Amino acid sequence: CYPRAASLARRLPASRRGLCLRPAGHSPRGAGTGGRQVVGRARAAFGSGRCRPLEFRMQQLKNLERMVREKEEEIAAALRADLHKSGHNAYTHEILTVLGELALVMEKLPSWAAPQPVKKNLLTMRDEAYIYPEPLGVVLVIGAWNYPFVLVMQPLIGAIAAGNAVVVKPSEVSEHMSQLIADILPQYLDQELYPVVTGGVPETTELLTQRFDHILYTGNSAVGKIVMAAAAKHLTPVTLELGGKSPCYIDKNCDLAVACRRVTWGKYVNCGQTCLAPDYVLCEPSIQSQVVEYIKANLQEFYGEDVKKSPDYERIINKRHFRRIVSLLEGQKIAHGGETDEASCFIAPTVLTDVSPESKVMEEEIFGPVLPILSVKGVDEAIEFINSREKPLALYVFSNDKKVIKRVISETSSGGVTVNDVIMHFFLPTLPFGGVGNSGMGTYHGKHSFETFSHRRACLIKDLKLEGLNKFRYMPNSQKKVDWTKFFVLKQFNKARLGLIFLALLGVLAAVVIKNHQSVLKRKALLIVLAVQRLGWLSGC
Ligand SMILES: NC(=O)c1ccc[n+]([C@@H]2O[C@H](COP(=O)([O-])OP(=O)(O)OC[C@H]3O[C@@H](n4cnc5c(N)ncnc54)[C@H](O)[C@@H]3O)[C@@H](O)[C@H]2O)c1
Ligand SMILES: CC(C)=CCC/C(C)=C/CC/C(C)=C/C=O
Repeated sequence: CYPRAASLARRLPASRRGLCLRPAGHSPRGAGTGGRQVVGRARAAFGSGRCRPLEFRMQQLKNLERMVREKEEEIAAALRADLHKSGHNAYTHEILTVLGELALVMEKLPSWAAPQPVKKNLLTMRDEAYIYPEPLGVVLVIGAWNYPFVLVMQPLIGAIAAGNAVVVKPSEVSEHMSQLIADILPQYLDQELYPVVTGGVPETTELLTQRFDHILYTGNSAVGKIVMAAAAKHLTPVTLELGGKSPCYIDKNCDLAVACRRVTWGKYVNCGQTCLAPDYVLCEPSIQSQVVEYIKANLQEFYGEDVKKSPDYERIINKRHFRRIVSLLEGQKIAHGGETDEASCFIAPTVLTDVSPESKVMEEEIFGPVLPILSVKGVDEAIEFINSREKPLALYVFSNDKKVIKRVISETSSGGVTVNDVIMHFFLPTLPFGGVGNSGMGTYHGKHSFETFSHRRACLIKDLKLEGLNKFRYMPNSQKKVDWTKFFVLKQFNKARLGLIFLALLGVLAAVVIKNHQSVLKRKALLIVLAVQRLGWLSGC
């Protein structure tokens, strides 16, 4: 939409402009051109076992880090061409997020990937029991256009870390970034394990007919349903990172100046095209005009007198979205902004007041620089309003009153919450990032990504000794055996009992040493100890 992006696109050779369902780095005459071949090749590469060792995963992540650092300028150029993003914004909004995730994952991966011992019970106290995180297989990552680098790279990092092969499908809507990813990823990563597929709906549709072991999709809820239906045919689990209308309640008991500054940032960053942007504000009528005045002042401070000239203000991704957002302004009371320019996909930061809950702008996610303010009588009505709609991806509440905060959190539901700020929960990787209900399912970021792309395999390692202890579970059954089973199954560890067991085990050890491997005696000693314990348990000690 942005003229410079269009001219850049025109300058691309036809082969690079065209959409293609083949892995980047492979000739179309190579092993195949369809989704089946791409996935088949990735599956064969996964089957070779080479992406399982930790050293391999770490090396690929290091290569990815090198790619981000070496291709910083190209990444920024693609973001400028797709979204009119400034170099500074490209760095802080996208490149830094990816570098931060890479640094965290590379530091923590050895501990995440290690087998995790688990608590044992009486039945298994002699055994080894642990959870072994293993890769799922071939994963599909489908990205969205609004943060086109982060939304592909962040899931990719988690999927590589977990040891998977990954088919990467960037959004065709951010065409420059899509092509850049297809060009540079194969220069740094194993080409068979991590193919990039470019293309639009037909290519994604074909890709979705293939069997994957997990799909992480980012985008709108309507397509989320298509992805989930396609995945269901193969019983493929999905993570759906969707959107929705994230509400922002501003309580009158709060520092309005600070609250509005934070809301202004989160609403208009990336020209409102942020999944976590506060979609609308709920507040009491008595503070509405103050909210508007503060937002106006902040906009002037952030973007200057003429926002069109600000290097930090992005543009709407394309004419389709431009027209969609402009249509939401019809019949609304514009308290600020409202200027538009279709040729450059410019929509000024806009504030709407006294918005009706039934209006069009309140029907769908805005995903643009338009902020409706709706009146509520107080926190009760705000909660009621939020609960009358689909569960959002994020929820924001600004208040000095801890009771108000507690009520909003406990009486509503959303993917995530940030209190007295917006968006920032996205940047704490220890928090799982994802939606709930209509805003999605599953989570990622940091260790949560690793877990999403891993199977937590239950491992119990026994030996073939002390078979006599298993008598109670073999047929023929009897009341005595039932009692023993009851004892083994229902018995819970507590500190006192643990002490008793420890003493008993010491006794067994002593018996073993004394009788020097007389296995019959050893078994009897253990049975005596267990019987003593059982007596203790039955008597409640
Ligand atoms: N939860 C999150 O992390 C997150 C992040 C960014 C965006 N979003 C949400 O995404 C939405 C905006 O993204 P979008 O949907 O416009 O992105 P989009 O148009 O880029 O679509 C996303 C992907 O889906 C594919 N796709 C589109 N139609 C398809 C179809 N019919 N069948 C199969 N695949 C298809 C596209 O090729 C693309 O790769 C907003 O709702 C936003 O809130 C969510
Ligand atoms: C914290 C700083 C300096 C910048 C944040 C930029 C930002 C709003 C990123 C959004 C992340 C993201 C992928 C949102 C999804 O749509």
